[in-house]
Amino acid sequence: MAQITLQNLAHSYLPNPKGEDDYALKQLDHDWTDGEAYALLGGSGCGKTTLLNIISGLIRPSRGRILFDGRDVTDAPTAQRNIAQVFQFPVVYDTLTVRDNLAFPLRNRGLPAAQVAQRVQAVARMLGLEEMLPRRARGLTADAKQKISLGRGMVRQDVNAILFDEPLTVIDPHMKWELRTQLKALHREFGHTMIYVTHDQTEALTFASRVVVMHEGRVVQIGTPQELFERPAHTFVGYFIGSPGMNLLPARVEGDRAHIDESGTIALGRGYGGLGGRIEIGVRPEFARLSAHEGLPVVIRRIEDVGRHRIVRADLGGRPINIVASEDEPIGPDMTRVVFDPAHVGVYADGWRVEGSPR
Ligand SMILES: Nc1ncnc2c1ncn2[C@@H]1O[C@H](COP(=O)(O)OP(=O)(O)OP(=O)(O)O)[C@@H](O)[C@H]1O
Repeated sequence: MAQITLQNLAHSYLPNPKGEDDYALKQLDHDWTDGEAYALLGGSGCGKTTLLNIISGLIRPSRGRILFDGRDVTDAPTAQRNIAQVFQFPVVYDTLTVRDNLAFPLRNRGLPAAQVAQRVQAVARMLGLEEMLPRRARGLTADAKQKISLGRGMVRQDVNAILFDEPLTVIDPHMKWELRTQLKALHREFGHTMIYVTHDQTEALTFASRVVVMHEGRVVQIGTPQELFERPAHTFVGYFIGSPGMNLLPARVEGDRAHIDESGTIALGRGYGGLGGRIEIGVRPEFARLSAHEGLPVVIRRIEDVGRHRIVRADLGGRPINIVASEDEPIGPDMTRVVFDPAHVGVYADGWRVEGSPR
C-alpha cells in the first residue's frame, strides 16, 4: 500500500486550456493517507472519473505530479502503478470457476499455490462466495459476478491502492447495503488504501472514513461524514449531503447577528467582521425547530412522516425551508415560528464557509 500524493494537479481535455473553466479538474493538492477508505462523491460530470483515471494512470494530467510513497509516477503507465480496479460492470472470465477467477490476479504474480488458496478462501468468505467457488462464472447473476469482481479487486495484498468506480451500479437495491457492509469489513480486515467513486451520499457515508466531495471540477471538502454534516465547508456540501440538505438563506451579517430579509434577526454562535461577496446563512433541518413564541415567522406547507422523524416543509419569507421534527412532538396551528440553534448556523460568503471568531 502507498501514500498517494497529488501535487499542483489539474486536468483539461482541451489541448490549449485558457481560463479555469477549461479545466475538468481544477487545481488540487492532496495526500491520500495510506490504508484509509475514501469516497469520491459528487454529481454527474463533476470530475470524479477524471481524478480516478489520473490516479490509475489512464489519463496523464495536464498539470502537476502524482507520487506513490514519494516516487513520481506521473508518467508511469497503469500496469506499473500496481493498483487494483473495480468498475461499474463485472469483469469476470465466464469459462473459469469462481475460485479461478478470484485466484487469477495472484497466480498472475506467481504466488505459491498454498497462499493463493488461503487468500481466495478468505476473500470468498468475506463476500459470501464460498459455496459458489467450484461453479463456473457463466450463468451467475449480475450481483454474483460483481461480487467476484470486487473479490478480484481485493484479493492481492501488495497493491498500492484499490480504486472502485461506482461498483454497486448493477447490484440489486436490497443487496447494496449488504455489499457496502462487506466492503467496509474487508477494509477493516485487510487495510488497503481504497478510493471509491460514487454519486450516492449513502454509499459514500457508510463506506468511507473520509469523503472527498467534488463540485464542478473542484474538491470542495475532504472530511469525515460527521465533519461534512456538522461543518460543511461549501454550500454545495450542505445541500448535497443530508436528507433533506442544509437550508440556505440570503442574509446580512453584522457581528454575531444575521438579518434575514424582512423575516427578522437571528443570533449566531460566532462573530463575523468584514464579510464580502454574496452572504448566506446555512442551517441543517436537524438544527431548526418549530416554536409558538420565538424565532422567525414561517408558514407550514406540508408535514412528511419519514419513519424515524418528520420533515416539516415550510415557507420563510417566501423561501422554502425544511425542519426536522421528532415523531412525538405535537405540531399544532400555534407553531408559526422557527428557531435555529446558533451553534449550528454557518455563514457562507460566495458559497464558502467563513470561520467566525468566538463571541
Ligand atoms: N474524454 C473526454 N473528453 C472531453 N471531455 C471530457 C472527457 N471525459 C470527461 N470529460 C468532461 O470532463 C468533465 C468531468 O467528467 P467526469 O467523467 O470526470 O465526471 P464524473 O464526475 O465522473 O461524472 P459521471 O458521474 O457522470 O461519470 C465533464 O464535463 C465531462 O464532460
